[in-house]
Amino acid sequence: MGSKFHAFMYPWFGFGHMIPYLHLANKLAEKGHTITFFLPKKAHKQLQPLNLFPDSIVLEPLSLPPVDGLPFGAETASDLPNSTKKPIFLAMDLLRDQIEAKVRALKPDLIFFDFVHWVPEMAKEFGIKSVNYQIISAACVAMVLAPSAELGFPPPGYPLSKVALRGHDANVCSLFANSHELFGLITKGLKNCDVVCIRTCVELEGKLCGFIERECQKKLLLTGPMLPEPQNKSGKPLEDRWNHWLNGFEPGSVVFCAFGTQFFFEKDQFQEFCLGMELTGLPFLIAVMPPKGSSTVQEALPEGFEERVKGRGIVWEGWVEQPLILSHPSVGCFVNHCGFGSMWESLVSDCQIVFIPQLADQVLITRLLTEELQVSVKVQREDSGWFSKENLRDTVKSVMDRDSEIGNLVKRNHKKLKETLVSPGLLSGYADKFVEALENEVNNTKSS
Ligand SMILES: O=c1ccn([C@@H]2O[C@H](COP(=O)(O)OP(=O)(O)O[C@H]3O[C@H](CO)[C@@H](O)[C@H](O)[C@H]3O)[C@@H](O)[C@H]2O)c(=O)[nH]1
Repeated sequence: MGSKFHAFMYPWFGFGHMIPYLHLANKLAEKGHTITFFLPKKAHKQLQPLNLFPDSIVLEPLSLPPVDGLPFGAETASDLPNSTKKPIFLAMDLLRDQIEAKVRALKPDLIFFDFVHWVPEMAKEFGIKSVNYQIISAACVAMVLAPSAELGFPPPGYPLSKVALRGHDANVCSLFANSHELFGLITKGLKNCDVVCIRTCVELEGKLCGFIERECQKKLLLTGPMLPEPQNKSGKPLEDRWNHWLNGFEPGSVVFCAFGTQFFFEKDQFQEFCLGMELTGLPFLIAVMPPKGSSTVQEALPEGFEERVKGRGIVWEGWVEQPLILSHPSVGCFVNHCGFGSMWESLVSDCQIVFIPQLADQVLITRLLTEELQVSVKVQREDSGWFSKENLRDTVKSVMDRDSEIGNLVKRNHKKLKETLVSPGLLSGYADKFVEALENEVNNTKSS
């Protein structure tokens, strides 16, 4: 066992990033290490309940400086439309002086980051280790690193032939199609840092991890999925409101739908989605942010929809405890965007999985799960990127109908993969090995 270290964490200000970073902070704290966790002020309230070691993990709220394009009060990726997250990058860059002052004052041993490219340079100046912790899939990190990634083909050397961006993906893949800048930032961080780690495991993405190691020319550490321990989840039970409502349905009959914390539907696609869920005839709970141009979910619902689905369908605007909802026995299907957090949460659940990926990393990991591993299905889109209510209905029913061939196939494959992932010691083994490797890294630095 190595000596105790103090780590800083400065993740991208999106909940899908801050949440797994906080789960990792809990793992480190469990082993006696201390963490200073930088986050935007308004995320504090939401993340605080996930901090299981408040004596060891200090949540340090930061105020974002004003930058062009950052609306008043916007502090996280959830506050900005899909295509314009850039002001958050600019604001996080401008916090460098504040972070440096903290480094000077507190002298941490390590600093974890994902998108903020200057962290390795700053860490070197102060003689501390920079740890690039990517919480997106290895499938995506590998694609970012691969030279000459082109639409339609896996790049040269990329280990999986079915995991490529194809056809209409160009329309939904804002990350690949429009944000080469983000690619550049991630690559810079990966190449310049001291330690590269990813929130994945070889059981899911082994081949891709080997590829990344070769491209980065660095040893790659894996943390595993970094999910909260099943026995304590977020430390509290499912809200009465949802427990009570879900208890009113048969086991495995409810479809839960959620699309993470960064994505906003176009209004017409949102309405088509609601109508598709209505067409399934199944009970459903949709937790979603208001679509573009609407200030509430309520005002964007299709006409007469609420009346028609009363008693069996709810569209909810606001935060729900997703992992707890997924483990309720009445929930039998999870329709989601395949954000990497939701993907892990769906894999360790017993739900049938339906993906409607929206961003490039989500498209890639959907291909791995749907085409290579066949543990899930995906809603087909038209060339324009549009998906119809009929397609949504048919896809959901294809996994919910008892005698569906594809439904049974993905159920069997998912069950097998879940058994591997939750097998005794697998997840804790990843976390333990990871922490040990970091302890060695810090000890080597101290003794050199
Ligand atoms: O009402 C809510 C909404 C979200 N969550 C949680 O928030 C996290 C959301 O993470 P994720 O599923 O990864 O979605 P995003 O927030 O959309 O994820 C961003 O970050 C991901 C990496 O985790 C990327 O894969 C995605 O492309 C990017 O959009 C998950 O743990 C959810 O359980 C809740 O608990 N309740």
